[in-house]
Amino acid sequence: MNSDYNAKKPQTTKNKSFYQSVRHALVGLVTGFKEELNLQRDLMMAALAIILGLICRLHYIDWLFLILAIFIVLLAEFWNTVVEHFVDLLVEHQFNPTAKKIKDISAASVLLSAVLALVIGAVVFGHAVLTYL
Ligand SMILES: Nc1ncnc2c1ncn2[C@@H]1O[C@H](COP(=O)(O)OP(=O)(O)OP(=O)(O)O)[C@@H](O)[C@H]1O
Repeated sequence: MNSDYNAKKPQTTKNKSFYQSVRHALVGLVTGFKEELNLQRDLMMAALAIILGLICRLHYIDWLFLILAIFIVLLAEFWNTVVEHFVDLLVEHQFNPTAKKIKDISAASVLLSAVLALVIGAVVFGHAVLTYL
């Protein structure tokens, strides 16, 4: 899938079909998980939470909150990656105070999503443990 970035005739026009749009989105998904350590770490944490959820036999409402938290963290991380690449494209790794501000604020959105996931995890698994006792 990565070969898309080195294709002989690179596409710079709009996607012409739904299939093409989905294929490029999947290339982005694979590239993100392949190249971003933070996304790999998030995926591992998500897998851990899902395994723990299966062990605790969570209620379906708890599953909804857990899956929502996982997707919010992944979305924030994907967008943070987009922002980082976009800023690097613009300033070409030269120090720039506005670039710093943009990247730091973007990283703050990931931090906020992680705090939300921690709170949701604590409530969901805390409730499961209390019910078991
Ligand atoms: N061009 C730049 N100008 C000024 N500061 C920068 C620039 N590039 C990066 N920084 C600073 O370095 C930090 C880390 O940079 P960057 O976000 O590219 O790396 P990262 O390790 O991928 O970050 P993260 O851990 O959030 O994924 C930024 O939050 C910002 O404070």
